[in-house]
Amino acid sequence: MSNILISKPDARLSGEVILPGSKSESNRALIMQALCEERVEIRNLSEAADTVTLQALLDGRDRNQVLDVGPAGTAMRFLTAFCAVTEGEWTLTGSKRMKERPIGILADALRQLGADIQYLEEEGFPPMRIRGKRLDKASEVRIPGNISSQYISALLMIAPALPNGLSIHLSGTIGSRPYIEMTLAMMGELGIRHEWTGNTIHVGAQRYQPAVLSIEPDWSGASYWYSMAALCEEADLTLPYLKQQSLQGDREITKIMEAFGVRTHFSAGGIRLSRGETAAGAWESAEIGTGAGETAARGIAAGETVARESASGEREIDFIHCPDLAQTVISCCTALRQNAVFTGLESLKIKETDRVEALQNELGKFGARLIENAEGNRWELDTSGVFIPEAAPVIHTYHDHRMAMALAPLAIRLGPMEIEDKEVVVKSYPTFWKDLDKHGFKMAAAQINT
Ligand SMILES: O=C(O)C1=C[C@@H](OP(=O)(O)O)[C@@H](O)[C@H](O)C1
Ligand SMILES: C=C(OP(=O)(O)O)C(=O)O
Repeated sequence: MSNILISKPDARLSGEVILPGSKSESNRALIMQALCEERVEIRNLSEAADTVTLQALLDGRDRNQVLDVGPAGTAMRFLTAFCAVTEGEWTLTGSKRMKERPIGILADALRQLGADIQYLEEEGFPPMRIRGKRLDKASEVRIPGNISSQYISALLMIAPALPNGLSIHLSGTIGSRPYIEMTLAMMGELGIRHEWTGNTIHVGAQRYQPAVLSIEPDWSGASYWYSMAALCEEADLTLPYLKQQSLQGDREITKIMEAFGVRTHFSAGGIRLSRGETAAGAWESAEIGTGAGETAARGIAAGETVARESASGEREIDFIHCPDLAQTVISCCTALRQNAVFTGLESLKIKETDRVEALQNELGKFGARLIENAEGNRWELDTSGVFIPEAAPVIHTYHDHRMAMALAPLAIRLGPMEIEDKEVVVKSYPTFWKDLDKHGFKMAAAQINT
């Protein structure tokens, strides 16, 4: 494990950033490609390690019965459903953390359909032994919508392959909804129809049709550049190929960051984001496209507002439908000394690490406090004590790519810092440090090896 010491001598950013393809879209594309009997071509597949792992496991599935997904949550959840309907006997396992990330809800739903799944260590958690078979015991399942949408996406993708199709009844609040919509939209690109009425999604038995799936760049990856722009005096960045009509809910970053002075201009070739003196020019010279306000109004969160100002003037941001933006935005608020209130962070506790606790620890090194209420459903960020540390603090990353990438932009305002385990970013954005280097960050290897 190697650490990296980063700093940013000036508060300006300009140029072009080529983002990796969306990890979420890529992992869906790979599963659907494997489920389609004819050829599905995938363009701009992500180089994210989670995607590389999933692709290697799917390609080698005739030879390897032990499928080790490492830290890839979507790969684990999607493969659980995929293996349950694919002939063979599989052992599905992953990293130490993966063995702590619950899978019981998905496994129970699959068992109701007739799947043969056994836990090899702890009940409800990987590793599992799965004997793939025809699932014809039932064609309906009930599943909570507020734990992880990945369970729902996993079931949806295999639904057309079930002899009687599948009706999924979602109970409780539905979280991460854009990811479910992304799954259905991509299935639609391969000819699969569905009906979503109230809390029930129905997919009839159908065959995936051959087509070309083009993967958009990763909006979660773009969020780090939004944060950097918000922290700079002046920024003018081009991020090619990002689309206004994206399948990714994390495009809500355009709206959240508008409040921090970052403007988004969409054009046919991608987006330009700007702040400071350049912002007005970029905005007014817009030839095609509209401002982020309009984008957000059409947002995937179906009219729900992610960010608003309360009557008392407090900024409130709800991450229920864009949980992967939480670390970026909360860290950015810290460096801007912007107090705020957050909701929708519940699912963060079962991701790569307990992300709420990780933020509390690491933002605490700059004097910020993220305070959870007694009910565990509302968090207040108090930035009144935020300071620039005298010596570069060591930022722990907890095997979580987003801790490294969300904290790195803070070097712009809060001075040099040492980020632990720089390789962690490969999970979704392998070229992250190279891109920072190209954009004026100074980086040195820190001499700590653990
Ligand atoms: O389906 C997906 O691609 C994802 C869904 C989200 O997880 P939850 O549904 O567990 O919130 C998100 O956090 C994750 O990074 C990717
Ligand atoms: C939660 C994430 O990924 P996963 O659940 O696929 O491990 C993420 O990339 O932020």
